[in-house]
Amino acid sequence: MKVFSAEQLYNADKVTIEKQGITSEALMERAGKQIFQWLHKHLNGAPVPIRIFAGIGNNGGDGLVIGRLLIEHGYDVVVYVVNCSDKRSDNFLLNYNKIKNVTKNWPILMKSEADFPKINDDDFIVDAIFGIGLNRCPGGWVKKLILHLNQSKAFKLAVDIPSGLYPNLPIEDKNAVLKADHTITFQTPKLAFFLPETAAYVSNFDVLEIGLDIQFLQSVEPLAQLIAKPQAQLFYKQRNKFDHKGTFGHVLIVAGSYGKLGAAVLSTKAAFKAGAGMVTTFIPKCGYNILQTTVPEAMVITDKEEEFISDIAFDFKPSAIAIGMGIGKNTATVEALKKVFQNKDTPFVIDADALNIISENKTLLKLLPKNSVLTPHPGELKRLIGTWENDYHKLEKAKKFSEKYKVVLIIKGAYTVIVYGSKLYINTTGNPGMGTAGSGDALSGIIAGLLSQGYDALLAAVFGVYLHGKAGDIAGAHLGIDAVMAGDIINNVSEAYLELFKIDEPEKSITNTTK
Ligand SMILES: NC(=O)C1=CN([C@@H]2O[C@H](COP(=O)(O)OP(=O)(O)OC[C@H]3O[C@@H](n4cnc5c(N)ncnc54)[C@H](O)[C@@H]3O)[C@@H](O)[C@H]2O)[C@H](O)CC1
Ligand SMILES: [K+]
Repeated sequence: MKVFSAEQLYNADKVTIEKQGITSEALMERAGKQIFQWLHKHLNGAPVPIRIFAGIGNNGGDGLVIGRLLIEHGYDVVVYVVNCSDKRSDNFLLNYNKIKNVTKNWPILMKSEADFPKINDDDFIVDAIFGIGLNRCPGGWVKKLILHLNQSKAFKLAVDIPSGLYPNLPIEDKNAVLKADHTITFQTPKLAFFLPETAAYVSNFDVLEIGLDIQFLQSVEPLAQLIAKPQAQLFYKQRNKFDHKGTFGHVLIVAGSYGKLGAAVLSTKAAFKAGAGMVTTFIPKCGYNILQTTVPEAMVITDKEEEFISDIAFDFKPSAIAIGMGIGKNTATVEALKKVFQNKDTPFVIDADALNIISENKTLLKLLPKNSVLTPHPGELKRLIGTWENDYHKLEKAKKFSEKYKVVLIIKGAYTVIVYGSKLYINTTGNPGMGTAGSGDALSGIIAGLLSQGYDALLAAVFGVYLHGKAGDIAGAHLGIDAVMAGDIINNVSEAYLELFKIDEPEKSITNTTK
């Protein structure tokens, strides 16, 4: 599934109307009807008081369609028109007239705070005040109305997008955004649904296809591509009967320092679980017994130093190198890093302290092998690309960084974003249980394991993040997300692979909450 901007959706709207020979009113009817059907399925005729707040644009028009259909089906509905301006859209007006045919209770016109109704906890609110046409931050009594609705415990369903939220721009005033319990969005989720500062207003969401022209949508460059099971299935490289361990490559993991050998153990195991043919782990001397006993499948090379890495010497050609997990920032380690980057032809995963070393020695940026995969957590990212004003600014800075240094940048988060030049890929697997020590070491190992099997840098990053998140979801489902440890994620990579080709259950809403 792709994520489009408001502008692209308006264009799709136009093309659809032309190509399908329908009116924009018919398209609105289609959209409103779909939401009605969703509501009817969930409410099943329940006598719950439904209050629809409709703005004066087409989002309000959708609200009026929903109101009309609910009234026709016997629901207890009150429609309020949030009359913030007299510039009503044509389709709003058409549906404003139509609703009068099905009820004697005409929509209530709201013009100030004095018109606010009392909201009871068991009311059901439909938010159709503003959609993707929001062009300024809601102020005055409309902002107060949003606050009034937010203060109530009534269930709030947002039509297309919570009112006050821009689909692909930052929030200006947090108090002027409706906090929806559920959002039903048309055709494609909006970028705001996935970014930490804005996703909280969206809670759970469903996407309803309203039949916008597919050819047009395929012809434009989306803001982002969502990565879910259908995409991941396409990434998977089938193994052949005559493949052998040499086919799946030989990973070099460079990790660990005194007290942080666990990072090396976890990355090594994860590289194997992702399918690497062989793994050699380069560690300081003190970790030798630890590695050989915890991961007997791995080969081990030790540094001449006891407690840290000073010179990464190896006598084979790795098919991928993952470096940085728990290595610390010793000056000798900085020099070792510079030297290892001379292996320009080898795909790299660069993580943790290797990223911190680069941030503190920016000259190292020039030495980064092209197409390296960088896996910073938010703190490491800030040190690497500098601070940002909001999530959108962060994405722009990340794109510039990726373009300049020709690397794949993984921005870890609830929805991990993979940045490759100007392209964004948003992962949909994973859960808050994965915020646990060693989870990042597991990810680096998985990506290195994929690189070693011949997945290119972007594919290894995107597929690796998907598998890591899926393994975390499976672990969470078995153990409870609070109890998930990095080892559990690694142990479930196999199940994540198996799940790729299991028949799907019916689609569930995407959720931004963990309840
Ligand atoms: N292609 C589709 O996806 C379809 C979308 N539909 C629905 O249409 C809305 C977008 O409608 P639009 O009329 O363009 O904009 P809005 O309804 O979001 O409201 C804009 C309206 O309000 C004014 N306005 C904007 N910001 C403010 C503000 N802060 N304060 C006061 N007034 C404001 C603005 O000037 C406009 O007059 C989309 O979200 C869907 O719900 C179709 O129904 C189906 C096809
Ligand atoms: K809305």
